[in-house]
Order: sequence, then structure tokens, then C-alpha cells
Amino acid sequence: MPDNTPSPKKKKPMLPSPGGPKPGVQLWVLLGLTVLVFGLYYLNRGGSAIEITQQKFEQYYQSGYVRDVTLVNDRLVEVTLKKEALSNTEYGSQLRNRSPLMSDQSPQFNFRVIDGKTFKEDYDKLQANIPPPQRIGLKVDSRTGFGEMFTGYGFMLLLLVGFWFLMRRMSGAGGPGGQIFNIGKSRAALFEGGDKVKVTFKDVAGLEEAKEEVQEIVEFLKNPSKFTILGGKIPKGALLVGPPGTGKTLLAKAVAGEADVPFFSLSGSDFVEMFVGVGAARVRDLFKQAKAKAPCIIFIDEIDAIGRSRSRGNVPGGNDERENTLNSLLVEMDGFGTDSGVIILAATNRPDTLDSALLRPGRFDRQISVDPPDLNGRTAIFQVHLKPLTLAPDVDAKRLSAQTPGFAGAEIANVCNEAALIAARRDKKMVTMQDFHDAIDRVIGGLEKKNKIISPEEKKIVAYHEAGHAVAGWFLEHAEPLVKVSIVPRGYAALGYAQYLPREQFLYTTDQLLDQMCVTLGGRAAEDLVFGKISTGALSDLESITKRAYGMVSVYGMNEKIGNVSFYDSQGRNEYGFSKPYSEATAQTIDEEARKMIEGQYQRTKQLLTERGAELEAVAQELLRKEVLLQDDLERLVGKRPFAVPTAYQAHMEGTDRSQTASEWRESHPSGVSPTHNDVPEQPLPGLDTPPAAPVAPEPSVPSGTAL
Ligand SMILES: Nc1ncnc2c1ncn2[C@@H]1O[C@H](COP(=O)(O)OP(=O)(O)OP(=O)(O)O)[C@@H](O)[C@H]1O
Ligand SMILES: [Zn+2]
Repeated sequence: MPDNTPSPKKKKPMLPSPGGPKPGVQLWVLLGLTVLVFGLYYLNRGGSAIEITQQKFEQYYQSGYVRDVTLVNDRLVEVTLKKEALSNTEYGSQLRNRSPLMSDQSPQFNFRVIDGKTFKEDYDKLQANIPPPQRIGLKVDSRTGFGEMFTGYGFMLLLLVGFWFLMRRMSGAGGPGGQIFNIGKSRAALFEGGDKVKVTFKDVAGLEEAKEEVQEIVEFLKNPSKFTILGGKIPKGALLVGPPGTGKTLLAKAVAGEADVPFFSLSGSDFVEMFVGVGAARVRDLFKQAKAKAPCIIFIDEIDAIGRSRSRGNVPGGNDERENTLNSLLVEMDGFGTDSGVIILAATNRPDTLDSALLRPGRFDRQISVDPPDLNGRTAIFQVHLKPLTLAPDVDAKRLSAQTPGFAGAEIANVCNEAALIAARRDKKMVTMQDFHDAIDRVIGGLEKKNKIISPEEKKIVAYHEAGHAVAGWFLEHAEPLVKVSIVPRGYAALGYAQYLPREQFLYTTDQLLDQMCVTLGGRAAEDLVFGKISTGALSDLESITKRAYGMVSVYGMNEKIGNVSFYDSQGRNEYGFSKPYSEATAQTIDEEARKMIEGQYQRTKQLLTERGAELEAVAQELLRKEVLLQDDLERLVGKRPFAVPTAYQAHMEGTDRSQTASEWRESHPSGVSPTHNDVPEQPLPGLDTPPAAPVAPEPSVPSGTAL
């Protein structure tokens, strides 16, 4: 097995099961029915007797209809008629409709009396007119105490007992920890470092940038005083962001392994339960356990299950339970001191959907991206997972990684395992390259179903698209300097991306904004030029320039026709767009001008890329070969950028080794780099997440409300 994450001593930190064999299902059904029957009986008993007058009763009595008379508590007289006499009364039809659960023995009529003594006297008078054999003795009943209490509370009690059994059964299926007593216990699995099974950074291949970032957390855990003594605050949590299977769990485990601390692992969905308050209770319990084991790491996989934005697309009162869970997580995170030694790592592939409260300082304020591996990364991961296998000499990690574009670590581990199984099935002594080819085919088959593998044609389109961004940016004076361009798909988020270093500036001129618009349009323009057709890949590019163009026209007063007018509403009063602050005619002009601006820039971009056709080709081809290009690579391919770069960046690059990676640069400029063009694979379905139709809000990278 190539799995290099053996489960260490795994211990569920929960109460042991009360034990004993569980009675069969039938018993529970029976019990439930009994409860139901009793309940209905008692509910119906009082309610369905018909109230009559004393005169009526005397009339029935004299007619010989009556079978039983009971004086209850000196207040009420219950009358039971003979069965055959019922149809003789005017209540016949009403009585037939009585609940079938009522027996004929129970009284059909009753009436109230002032006091028992008077009624007894009346009754004696009534008896006197009737021949002795037909006389009926008056029964006297006192139903205080148990009887009444039972009909009231007893029923409730029975219901509760029934419910308790039911819950016990339902949650009992969830494992030994699922009993009703344990329902509020966290379901975290605890791994404690047995030395032989520790996961360390050695087991995590590639991911150098991420490893560097978590290295700091290891230091915090190992030696907290070193940091706190200087007054620094140790972070409480970090978010590992990346598509499935890229090794987020593995990395978190490795942090625990390196620091030699216990590791609590659970999934966001473990908190979610159908019963109100359970999620919150589990959060509290988790933190209680963790504090007892501090220093330690809590790893919450798929935190989106509880951390989804509260405001977004929620039916009012919709998912209160999830909200409660999220709130209690926030409360717990705020509650423990930074020196308590508990660090929470959480994994997600949709950081954009998370509630912003989770990302605030003091919570998950660090985001560590765990990207899918590029060619070299894949080679490294192959090397890790090939190690335990007995290999034929022809097996080569480099060739394997070239054949597995788009594979994440989990898929590579899967390939290695499959290859070993295939070889074993073929009774081979070693795993050969042929076995790997077959294993890759099989894994790709699975991935195609999940839409994760891009075809060679698509890859080519993405390469030219990204090359278009890169080349356009290279030759435009005001474009932001390129840091990295990549065609490694990033899961749902992007088929490729180009990363730029934003200038450290707060004011943008029209020229600068227009140049940036050209860079963003570079992807689509390149597709258009090279293939003569365009794809949906430019969705997010178009979204961003549309916003920007409308912003320039209607918010920043950068259009001649509209003039120095801004419809920006800094108070946000017009949030719901019920009324626009301008006339229909102005709206039309805004539309026209925004379109004209975009169209003009698109032509300019195409013009530029036509002139730089050779460069575009070179960059695209190199991207297809290497998948990721850094600034140095571009310099090598298309020559030095003809414009000065911002001073901060320049100084940095001059003072240091040129071979340093973008991530290292990012280290020293934490807020510096952001992916500017994430190219989304397909059009998301219009839904609640779609931005409002009239994007007049200013672009985030253009600071709004900067006072002059
Ligand atoms: N960088 C890597 N180096 C070595 N092995 C890896 C790497 N990435 C993933 N793997 C392998 O893939 C397996 C699954 O990875 P892991 O569970 O950590 O992914 P994940 O990102 O947490 O996925 P998910 O988001 O689906 O939980 C690991 O146990 C490991 O065998
Ligand atoms: Zn693009």
C-alpha cells in the first residue's frame, strides 16, 4: 500500500457504550404503538362524552336505557347506556361516530351537579318509582390523585420515555459514541503521536510554499514562549485552501507530527445533526477536550459545512441550527487565549463562501493555499508514493508525472496503489510501467466522470488564453508586473490563472485603468486571434472588466459624456436598487459608454497581440510544456519588460537571488500578490450567488472613497 498516512493509534475520546445487546426492532414498534393507543384512549376518554341535562338523564333512566351511573368527585355524573338503547336517543348518530378506540363500556353521557348530597337524594327519589329489579346502584368514584394525574402527566411521561428510546436507537446507529448521553460530544478522532506512525513534512511532497507557511505554526506549538515573550500574539487558526485531494489533511497532520502534539481531526459535517443545539454542544465539547490536551491541533475538514456565509441566500429562519453552530465556534475561538496552545487548522475549497466573521483577525486570519501540483510537484509526490513499492527498473517518476496533468496528490496515491494491485493480479514480481499506464487510464476514467480532467484541446485554449494575459501585460506600460502564470487547473475556481503584483498605490489614472482592462481582455483576445473563436473561459475576466467599465463611467466620473458625476452611494442607502439616482436617458448613456470603452480596449488588445504574435506563441508553447511560468521565464522568452517596475518590487528583486520563487516573494509581501485572472471553467448557474445585474459598485482593487 502506497498510502503514507497510516492511522496512528486511533482513539475515540468518548464514553464507552452502555453495552448489552440491543432488543429487536419489533419491540420498539410495539412500544410505540402502545404509547399511541394509551394516549389516544386517555385523550378521548373525557372529551367525547356528551353533556346532557339531569332531566334527560331521568328520562333515560325511567325508560330503562341506563346501565351504569357513576358520581365522580361529587361534581359530575357519568352515565352509561345499554348498547341496544343508544339508537333510541337523539344522539344515536353522534355516538356512532365516536372514536373506534372507545369501548362501549365507557360512559357516553355526563352532566354536572351542584353537590353530591343533593344528587343522591334526587337519585333515591328516582329509584323509588322503579321496581327493585330494574334499579341500578349509584357508583361513587373519587378520581383525584392517581387517575387524573396519570391521564395528564402519565401520558406525557410515556411519550417522553418512548421518544427517549427512539432517539437512543436512531443515534445508536452512529457508532459507540452516538448514544443520547453522548450526542453533544464532539466526534473528533484523536491521534496521539506514537513515534513510529508520525506523519512529517517528509511525507508531504511538493507544497513547498504551504510547508513554509505552516512551519511557523510548528514553531509556535513547539516553543510558544519564544513568541509571546516579545508580546506577539500567536495565531489561533489558519485556513488551508485548495481543491480536494491536494493534501490539506496530510499537511495538517504533518504539522502535528512535526510539533509532536496531539491532533484532533473531524469534518465540518460532524457538527451538523438534526437536533437543535447539538452542533453547538459538540463545538464546546471539542474545545474542552482540546484545551485539556494542549498544546494540540484541531483540524476541521470541509469547514464550509458550518462556516457558510450567514447572509447569503438564506431563507429567513432557514438554517438556524447551522448558524448556532457557527456562532458557538466563533465564541470558542474568541474565548481561548492565544497562549493556550490550541491551534485550529481548517480546510475548504471555497473560501469565498465562508462567513466573513470566520476570516476576521484573531480567527482564521491566515489563508494558506494548497494548490494542485505542477509537473515537478507531481514528480515529488510520485516519488513519495513509489517508495514502498517494488518497482521494475523502467518505472520513472518524471515520465509518470508528465502523463498525469491535472492530478492531485490523492489521485497520484491512487494511481500507485492501483498499479500495485494490477501487477499483483497479473502475478508479477515487480510493478512495471505498463501497470502504471493501465492504472492511470483507470483513474482518469474516474476523474472524467467528475469533470476534473481537461482535454488536450482545452489545455491548448487555456495556454493561449493565459499567454494572452501575460503578453498583454508585459507590453503595456501601466499593467501590473506579472509574478506567475499557470495552466494548472485549480479545481472549481480556475482552469488557469495569471498572478500580478498590484502596485502599491491608491490612486489610479484613466490610463492605468485602461491598461489593466487590456490585460484582463488579453485572454479572450488571444483565443479570438489564434483560434478564430472564443470560449466561455473568459467569464470572470468579462465580469471584472464590466464592473470596472461601469465603475469608471458612473462612479469615478472618467467618461466625457457622463462627465464629472458619480452615482456612488457611500451610505449604501440605495442598496436594493429600487430606484436609480439617474434618468432613463442617463442609464442608456452609461450603458453605451461602458460598452464603447470595453470595445475600444478589446480592439487595442487585439492590435497589441497581433503585433506580438511571436511572443504570444512562444509563451503559450512554453506554458504547455512547463505549466507554470514565473517572471524570469517570461524575461527569457520575450525579453526584458520595456517599462520600469514599481520601486518596492525592483528593490526587492535587485537585492536578492533571482531564482527565488513567487511564493518567497509573497512571504515578504503578505498582502502583495493576488490572482488577478482566475479563469472559470464554465458558466455558473445563475443563482443566489450571482452578483446583482447592475454592477455599479467599485472594483475592489480600485479603492473607493479615497478622499482627495
Ligand atoms: N503533497 C502530497 N504528498 C504526498 N501525498 C499526498 C499529497 N497530497 C495528497 N497526497 C495523498 O493523497 C491523500 C489524500 O490527501 P488529503 O486527504 O490530505 O487531501 P485533502 O486535500 O485533505 O482532500 P479533501 O479536501 O478531499 O479532504 C493523502 O493521504 C496522501 O496519500
Ligand atoms: Zn482570463
